[in-house]
Amino acid sequence: MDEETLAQEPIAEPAPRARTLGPLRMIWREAMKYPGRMVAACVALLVTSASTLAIPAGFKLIIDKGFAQGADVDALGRWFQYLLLIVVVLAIGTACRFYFVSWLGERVVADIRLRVQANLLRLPPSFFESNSPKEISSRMTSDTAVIEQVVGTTVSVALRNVITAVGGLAYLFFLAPKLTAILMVGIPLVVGPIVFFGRRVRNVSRSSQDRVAGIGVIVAEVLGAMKIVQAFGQETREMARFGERVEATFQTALRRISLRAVMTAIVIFLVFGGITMLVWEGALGVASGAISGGTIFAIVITAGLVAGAAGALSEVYGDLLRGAGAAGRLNELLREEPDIAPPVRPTALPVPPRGQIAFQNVVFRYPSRPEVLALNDFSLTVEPGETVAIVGPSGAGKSTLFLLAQRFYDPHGGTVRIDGVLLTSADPAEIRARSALVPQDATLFAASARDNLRYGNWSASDEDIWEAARTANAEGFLRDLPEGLDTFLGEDGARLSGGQRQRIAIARAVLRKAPILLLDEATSALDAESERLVQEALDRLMKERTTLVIAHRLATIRAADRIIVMDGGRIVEQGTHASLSAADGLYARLAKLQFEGIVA
Ligand SMILES: Nc1ncnc2c1ncn2[C@@H]1O[C@H](COP(=O)(O)OP(=O)(O)OP(=O)(O)O)[C@@H](O)[C@H]1O
Repeated sequence: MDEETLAQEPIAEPAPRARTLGPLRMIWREAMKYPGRMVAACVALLVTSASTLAIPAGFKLIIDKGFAQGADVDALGRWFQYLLLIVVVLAIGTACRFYFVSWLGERVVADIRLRVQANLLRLPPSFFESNSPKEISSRMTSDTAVIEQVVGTTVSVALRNVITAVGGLAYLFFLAPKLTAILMVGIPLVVGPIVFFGRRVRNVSRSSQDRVAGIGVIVAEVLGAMKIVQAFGQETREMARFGERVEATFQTALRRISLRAVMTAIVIFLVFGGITMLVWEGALGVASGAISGGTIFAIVITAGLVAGAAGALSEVYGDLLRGAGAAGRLNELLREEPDIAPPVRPTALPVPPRGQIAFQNVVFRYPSRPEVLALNDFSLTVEPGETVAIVGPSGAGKSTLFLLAQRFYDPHGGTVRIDGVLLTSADPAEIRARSALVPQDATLFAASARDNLRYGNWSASDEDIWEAARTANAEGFLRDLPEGLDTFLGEDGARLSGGQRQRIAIARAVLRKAPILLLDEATSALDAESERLVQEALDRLMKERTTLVIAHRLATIRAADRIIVMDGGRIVEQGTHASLSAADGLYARLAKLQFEGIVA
């Protein structure tokens, strides 16, 4: 056993340990889906362990029979061939074991990732309110990496070392029962301190890593705020603050170095001291003729193997618990059931669609904020082809209407119907196919312009896409993209302006060909030209569709058939721009604030 291996760094982001190994059952079930590979891995494991143990036996033969004057040269050749054969079997077996065990590890992780993602895609938005996407994505990467480690390494290490330890001890007893009895006491004395120091060193290395990360944080902060630091003349103070961190990191590193220095001495002393004692004891046996030289050699090698196995096994349990922790967290994601599920026998929505949407006495509270009535006895029927503009102060419940119309939540009281069908008795996928959403901020995926546009309708041809782009006033800038529809959009792919992104969202909605349009107008100000292009596109889009629009633009409000004014989850006023402005109520106040200067 070498101290380098003992002081290995831990996995980057260790998952919390579980208290029991129970959650590992899930990994077992996953791995058992590949029985052929499991058998192959186990056979390879047995073969390699057995051939490892056969090596000392081979040496024993060679030393006893071969390293003597006048040895039988033919027999010597056979023994060496036997030893070489073992080495070949060990080499091939090890390669097979590595291949099959790693294959299982990677496959199990791939399957778990696929299943988790498939389940996440079924879950409603409420789930992601209480479970941050960042946290979930770390489970998908670091937790699965831990599982990969468990299946691909830990379990194999465990089984291999159990076989080696048990087989090795049996062989030792067979060779020299008395000496083995002494070894049984001696091995823990050697392995125990090594394992203990190994853990200490590892803990210190971890805190040393943390400190290095701390240095990175300060550097990033100071470099990012360089102008402020210099403008306020804080260079000396920043240098002092940085200096403290660097020195603290050095001190931690020093502790690690000292511990490792001590540990190296202990390891060398214990391992070689142990071997020396063993050989000494053996030499006495050889002198008295009780034992052969080859036997001593075999005992030393086997004892080394057993000690190594014991050391490795002492590490395994912690790793398994960590794996169980990771499996438990992933299992939670796998078992999570959506609150909104399709009914067993969903009612089909009428075909062809009419596009009517009706809220009746709807009462709704968000599960995470049960004290607030987001919708309070809300009733509204939007007739096919009608455009209803919704206005109201922030928090009035406007966006909530959209979420309920798409059945992302079910109301606590009252009903929501599309074309007369209760949403709770219909399939959410069918409900969502009836509406096209234009959100405030167009989400662009890291994909081509083409795929971004046809996100809601993958069968759309390029012709359909260009037609939608024309309707959305997006043709011009799309044609100007360096590689046309193949241009990669997304984070930094092509820098699109706010207005262009909105027009992409509109084109996407056009391609969706849905009878109901849910439009959340962007509040961010666009320049006049952009505003005109977006407005034109929206006007075309709203035509012939039932439209529910959270309105921020006066033009949209004027074009609406009806305006409803919401406050505190209910409708407080209804009418047209003219009638509501004259009424001098909430609408008139909002209009004055929001559209001041434009209204006139
Ligand atoms: N995901 C959520 N979890 C808990 N409470 C929420 C959630 N979303 C909205 N709410 C609350 O529900 C009420 C209605 O919110 P909603 O988003 O529908 O208002 P809004 O009129 O669309 O506001 P804004 O114009 O600011 O978007 C508010 O009190 C809000 O704080």
